[in-house]
Amino acid sequence: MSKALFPPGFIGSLQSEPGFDEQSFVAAHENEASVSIRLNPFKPSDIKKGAQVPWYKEGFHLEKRPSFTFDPLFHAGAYYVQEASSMFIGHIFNYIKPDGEPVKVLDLCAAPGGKSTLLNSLLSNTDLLVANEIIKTRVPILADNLTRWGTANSIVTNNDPRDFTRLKGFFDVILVDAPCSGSGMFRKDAAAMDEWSQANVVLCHQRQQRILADIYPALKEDGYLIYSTCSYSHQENEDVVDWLCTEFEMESINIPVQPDWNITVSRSKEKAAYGYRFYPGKILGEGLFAACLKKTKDSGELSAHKNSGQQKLSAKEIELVKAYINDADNYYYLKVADDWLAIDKHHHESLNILHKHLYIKKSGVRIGKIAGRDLVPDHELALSTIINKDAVLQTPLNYDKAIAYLRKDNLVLNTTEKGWSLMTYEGLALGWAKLLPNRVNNYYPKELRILSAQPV
Ligand SMILES: C[S@@+](CC[C@H](N)C(=O)[O-])C[C@H]1O[C@@H](n2cnc3c(N)ncnc32)[C@H](O)[C@@H]1O
Repeated sequence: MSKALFPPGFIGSLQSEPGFDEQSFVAAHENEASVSIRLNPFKPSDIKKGAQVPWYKEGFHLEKRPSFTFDPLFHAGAYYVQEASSMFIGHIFNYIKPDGEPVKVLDLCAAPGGKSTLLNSLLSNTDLLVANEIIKTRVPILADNLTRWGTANSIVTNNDPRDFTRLKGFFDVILVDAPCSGSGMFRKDAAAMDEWSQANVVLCHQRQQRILADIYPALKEDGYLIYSTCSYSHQENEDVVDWLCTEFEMESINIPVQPDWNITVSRSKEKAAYGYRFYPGKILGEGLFAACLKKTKDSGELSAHKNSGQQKLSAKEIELVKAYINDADNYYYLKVADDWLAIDKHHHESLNILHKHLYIKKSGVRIGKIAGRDLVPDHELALSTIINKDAVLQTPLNYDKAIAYLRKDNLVLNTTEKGWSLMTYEGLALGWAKLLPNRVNNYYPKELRILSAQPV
């Protein structure tokens, strides 16, 4: 892309930004965005990977963009396609996460779920991730990506940041990956260029302040706020961090970075708060700004909550459901409408509290419905890391059969088994099918099926 193709005033606006180098930046925009993936630590596989992302050990660059749609391992949740700069949020989290103590983490602006699956990878079962998305139509993709990731310690909500204000001091870590003017995504999304203007930068700055002011009370004293944008404009970055340090009880955290990573470390004008800038041309990845702050004063306590009481659940049904779960006693089971869900038992109380204030769209893993004496298993159970694989049939598929399954085509399988079976590819589950005496019913969810033609 030549300099002239950037939005009017854009390159000029960057001249005074810390670490900006016009020549390497413009040259980098003549190439396509780099491609990288981040592996799911809970679903090991034999994926071919390229060079490691310097700041995140599970991140790998790929030489060219394969067709992810036609890779069954992608649908199985073995990896997430994420540009490399974003993985720096994982580096920050690794640095601030207290050793051993369970943490509650909120990803406030979460869809489609890149940073939620990143944070989830760094959590253990006793830690909780709440992934929130304000826009209703963007919630399903967030939920689907967390379903693919497979863990039973996350909750998806669909709320405005102001709805979290009442959850005083609830979270140990909050990530605000804020909506922004999007200049860091110009290589990935040409439409972002048409929308860029200095006036929009100002509007974004104001919206970012609103979001942060709304969410601030929900952070615990000594808790951490990670703030990020994919904009290069200081108004959306260092100025926002300065405002946070001025208006709120927050102090900047210096995150260690290696000089050869080529990340630009910036300091804000008023408070010299640390910021981390990623410029294509200097690093292999897209544009990103990130900062980390610690809250130094309490905002008051969450008012005491009466426990909403245990649901009356049939012991017989619980036993049936538990048979499908590994280490079944580690989970709390609940029934929502006719669906059975399992969430790590440490999060039972949190779930009750969140339920009072937020619209919960997904909690833990949906196991399925009970029909008579059988379980009709849910797709979430198939993709989960908590399923007891010994309790179910498994049908390994070769590549062509796996693609046919993911297309929701009729499958012809050479098997005499009968009943619900996991369809697997290279050891990882893709979903369910029901094996009948003379046919196979393909239960891959219709809304997830592959619709496009296979590239030749
Ligand atoms: C940069 S994107 C998030 C990307 C995501 N964190 C990831 O890594 O996949 C910003 C998100 O903020 C949401 N958003 C837009 N306006 C918002 C608002 N006023 N408050 C909170 N979130 C908002 C958008 O819908 C979008 O999903």
